[in-house]
Amino acid sequence: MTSAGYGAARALDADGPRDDGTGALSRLAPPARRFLARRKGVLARLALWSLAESGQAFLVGYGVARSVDEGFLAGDPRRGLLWLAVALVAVLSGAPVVRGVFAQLAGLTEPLRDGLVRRAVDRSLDRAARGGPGGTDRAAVSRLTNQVEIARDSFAGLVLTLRSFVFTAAGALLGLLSLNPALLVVVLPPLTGGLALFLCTLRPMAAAQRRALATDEALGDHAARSRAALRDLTACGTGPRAERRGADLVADAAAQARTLAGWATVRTAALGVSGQLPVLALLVAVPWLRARGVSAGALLGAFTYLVQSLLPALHTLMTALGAAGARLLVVLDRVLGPVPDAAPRATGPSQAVSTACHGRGCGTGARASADVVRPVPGPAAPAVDLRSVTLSYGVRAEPVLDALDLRVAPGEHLAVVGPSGIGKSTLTRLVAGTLAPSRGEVRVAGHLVTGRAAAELSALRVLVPQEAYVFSGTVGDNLAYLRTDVRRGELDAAVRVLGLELLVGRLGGLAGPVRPAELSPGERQLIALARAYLSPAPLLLLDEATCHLDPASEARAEEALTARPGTLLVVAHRLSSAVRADRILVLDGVRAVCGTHEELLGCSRLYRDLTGHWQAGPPQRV
Ligand SMILES: Nc1ncnc2c1ncn2[C@@H]1O[C@H](COP(=O)(O)OP(=O)(O)OP(=O)(O)O)[C@@H](O)[C@H]1O
Repeated sequence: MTSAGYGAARALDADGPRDDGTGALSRLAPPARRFLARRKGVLARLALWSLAESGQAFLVGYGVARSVDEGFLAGDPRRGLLWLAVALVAVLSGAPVVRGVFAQLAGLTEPLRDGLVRRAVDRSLDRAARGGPGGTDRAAVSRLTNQVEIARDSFAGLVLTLRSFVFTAAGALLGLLSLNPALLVVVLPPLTGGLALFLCTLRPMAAAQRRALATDEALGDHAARSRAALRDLTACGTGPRAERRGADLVADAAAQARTLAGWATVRTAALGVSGQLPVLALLVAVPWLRARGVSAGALLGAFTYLVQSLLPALHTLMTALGAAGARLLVVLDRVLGPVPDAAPRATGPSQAVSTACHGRGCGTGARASADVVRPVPGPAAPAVDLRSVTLSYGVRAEPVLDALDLRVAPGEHLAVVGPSGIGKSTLTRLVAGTLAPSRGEVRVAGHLVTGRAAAELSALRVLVPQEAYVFSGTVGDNLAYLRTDVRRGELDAAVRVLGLELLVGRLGGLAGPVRPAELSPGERQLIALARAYLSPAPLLLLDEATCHLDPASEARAEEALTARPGTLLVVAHRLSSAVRADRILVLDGVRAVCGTHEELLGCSRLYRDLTGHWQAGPPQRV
C-alpha cells in the first residue's frame, strides 16, 4: 500500500475494530434480530411462498424419475408423458412464486433502507454538533447514497438467495430421499464439503471488502478536503503534493479492487469444484447405486435434482454470500457500528509534559525524543509533536529538514533560530499543517495535522507570518476575525496589553476603518498579533511576525502572547526574542539542537555565532 493510502486506511481503521467479519457479525447480530423480530408477518408470508418453491423443486425430479420408471421403461409412454407434464407444470409455476416472493421482499428491504438513512443522518448531525465545523463527516455522503443502496441491494439479494437455497435444497433433498436414501450418501459429502470450503473464504473476503470501502471513503474525503482548500493549496504551492496524494489514493482503490477480484476468483474456483463434484460422484457411483437397487428413473431424477435445482441454488447462494453478504456486513457495520472518533476540537492549555530535548545540556531532537511515550489526543498530549519529520521541496531535492523529532509541552514558549534559508518557515508551516512532510508525522495537541481541513486546523493553531494580513473593515472586525464571539472588554484588554492604544486611537477606535495600504508593516503586524492573541486556538506560531516592530514593542507583544494561556512557537530574529523563550531550537542544516539559552551557549557553536552576530548590532537579524 502506498504511504498515503496507508495513512488513509489507518485513519479509517481508527473508526473501530473491524479487521475481520467476526467483530462486525457479533455487533450486528442483536439489531438484526430485533429488525427481523418486528417483521414476523412478512417473514411468515415469505416462508409460505418459499414452501411453494420447495414443492416445485421436489416435483421436478420426482416427475422425471416416475416418468422413466413407471412410464417409458415400463412400456407406458402415456403415463411417462403425464409425469413429465407434472414436472413441466412444476417448472412453469416458478414465475408466480417468484412474483409472490418479490412482493413480500419489499416489506423487508424498504424498512432497512429507511432505518439506515435515518441512522446515517443522525450520526452525521451528531458528529457535526460535537465537533463543530471540524466535526463535519464527509464520509456521510458516501454512507447516505452509495453505501445505503449497496446495503439494500445486497440485503435483497441475500434474502432471495438464502431463502431460495434453503427451500429448494429441502425440496430436492427430500426428493432424493424419497427416490432412494443411497443417493444422499453419494451427493451430500461433496455438496457440503464444497459449501464448507467456500465458507472459509468469507472472512478474508469481508476484510478485503472493508478495506475497499475504507479506501473509497478516504478518496472521497481527500477530494472534499482538496476542493475546500484549493486556494490554500495554490497559495502554498502544495497542489502537486495533494495531487500525488490523490493519485496514491486512486492507486490504492485500484489495488483494493484487484484484491477483491482475486478473492472472487478463488470463490469461483471453489464454486466450480463444489458445483461439479456431486454430478461426477453420482456418475462414478452408478454401478454401486444400481447394486443397491436404485432404478434408472431414480438416477435420472437425482441428476435432475442436482442439475435443475440443487446446484443452481448452491451457485447463487455462494455468489450472493461471497459478494453481497460480505458487502452487506461491511456496509452495515460502517453505518450502524461504533461511532468514529470525533474530529479534533481546540484543546486548552494543560499541564506541561516532558519535551523532546528538555533537561540539562543540548540534544538533537532525534536523540532526545527517543524516550517519549506514544501521543494520545487529549489534555496530556504535547502541544507540538514532530516524529522523524523529513521535508524536501522536490523529489530529488536535498531535504530541508531530515528526521527531525521535536516535542513542545503545552504552555511552553519555544524560539526557533537558525541562519537564513535553513528551514524555520518550513518548520512553522509543517506545524501549521499547511505543508505536508515528505516523511514522518506532525501532531498538534495530539492530532495529526497533515491533510486536515482549514476549519479544523484553525481550531488547533494560529500562524502569523512575517507579512501580516489585515483587511478593509473596522479595527474591531480585524481584531475579532478569529473569534467572532469576543466581548468588548476582551478587545479592549488585547489592545492594551499588546500596545495598540495609540494606533487604535488614531484609527478612530474599534469602530474606526482599517485601510491596509495606509498602515505601516509594523502596524499591520500589531493588528495581526492582537488578532492571534484573541484567537481560541491553543497554539500560536509566529514566523518573524514581529520583525517590523521596534525591540520594545516586540518585547511587549511577546510577553503578552507568552502570558496568554497556550503554547507559543516563535521564529526569532533577535537575541532578546530567543532569550525570552523557555527553550530554543537551533536549526543547523539537517541537524537540530535544542536547549536553554545558557545550555546552547555552551554546546552549540552555531548558536554562539548567531548570538555574536545579533550582538554585533543592527540590523540584529539572522
Ligand atoms: N515553496 C518552496 N519551493 C522550493 N523550495 C523552497 C520553498 N520554500 C522554501 N524553499 C527552500 O527551502 C529552504 C528553507 O526555506 P525557509 O523559508 O523555510 O527558510 P527560513 O529559515 O525560514 O529562511 P529565512 O530566515 O530567510 O526566512 C530554502 O532553501 C528555500 O529556498
